[in-house]
Amino acid sequence: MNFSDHTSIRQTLENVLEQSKSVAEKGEVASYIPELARREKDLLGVSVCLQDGTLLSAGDAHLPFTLQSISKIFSLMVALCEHGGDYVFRRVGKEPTGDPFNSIIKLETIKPHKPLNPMINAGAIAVAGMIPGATIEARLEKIMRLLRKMTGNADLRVNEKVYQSEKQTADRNRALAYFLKDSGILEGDVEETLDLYFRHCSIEVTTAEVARMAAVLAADGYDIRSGEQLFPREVARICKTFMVTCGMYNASGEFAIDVGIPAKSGVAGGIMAAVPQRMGIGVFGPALDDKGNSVAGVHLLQKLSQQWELSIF
Ligand SMILES: NC(=O)CC[C@H](N)C(=O)O
Repeated sequence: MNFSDHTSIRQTLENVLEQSKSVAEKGEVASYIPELARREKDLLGVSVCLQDGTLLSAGDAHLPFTLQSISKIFSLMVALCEHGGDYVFRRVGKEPTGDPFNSIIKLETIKPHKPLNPMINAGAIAVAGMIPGATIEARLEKIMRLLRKMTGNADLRVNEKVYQSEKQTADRNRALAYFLKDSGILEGDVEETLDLYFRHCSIEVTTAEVARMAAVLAADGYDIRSGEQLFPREVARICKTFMVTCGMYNASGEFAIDVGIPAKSGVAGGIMAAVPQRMGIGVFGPALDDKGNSVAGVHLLQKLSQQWELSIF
C-alpha cells in the first residue's frame, strides 16, 4: 500500500465502511447510561491520521460521541507522568481479567484487593484517585490539557448530559469505588474521584480527533503537528501494551488475533487504534457486541488490518 496516495486510502476507507455498515444490525446501543441509548444504531465513521499528520475520513466521522473507556488511557498517562510506574502499579495491576469491564468479582477474591488492570472500571477509578489537584476541575484540567494538545482542539469539552446521566445511574461504579476505599487503594473523597471519572468518560470527540490522539500514541508521544514530545516514550509503550492485553475488555485476545492493533474501545461506540510508527485510527459505531465493543467498528478494523497488513504480530 502506498500511503502517499490519498485518493486510494479514501477509497479503501469508503469500501471497508460499506462492507461493515450492515454488521451494526447484530449489536445494541448501550442503554445502562440512558443518554447513550438515544443514539441511532447504524451510524459508522472512520478517520485515519498518517504519521505526516494527514487526516482522511469516511462516513459519520463528523459526529461527536463521548470517549467513555477510551479516556482510561489518558487518565493513566497523567497518573504515570505525575507519579511514575512504581507508585501507579502498587495500586493497580498489569494483568488482563477475562471478565466484563464493570465486573466486581475479582476485586474481592484476589489478594491484595487491587484492581487487575487500569482498563477495567475498578482500575480506572483507582487511577482517577491518583490524579492530583485541589479541586475536581483542576484534576480534570490535567487530562483536558493533554487531550487538547493531542487533538489540536482547544475547545474540547465534557458532554454535560452524558456526564449527568452516568452520574445518576452509576451504582455499580459507586460500589467498586467504595470497595476500593475500604481496601485502602482509593484515598480521599470517593464521590469526588467518581465525579472526575464520570467527567473524563464524558469528554466529547469525533473520529478525526481520536485518530489524531492515536497517531501521537503510534509515534511514541511525538506530535508531528506541533513538533512536541507530549509525553515520554515509556508512557506510550505502557499504554500501547495495555491496549493489546486489555483494551477491548474480555475480547482482547480475539481482537489481537483478528485485528492485531493496539486499541481501546468505549461504550459510546468509539475505538482508538494505534498502529505503531504508521498511523492512528478512530472509529465510531454505537451498536455494541455482548462484550461492549462497537460491532461494526471491530469489523471495519479487521477489514482495514487485512487490506493494509496492519497487524503488529
Ligand atoms: N466500557 C466503558 O466504556 C465504560 C465506561 C463507562 N463510563 C462506565 O463506567 O461504565
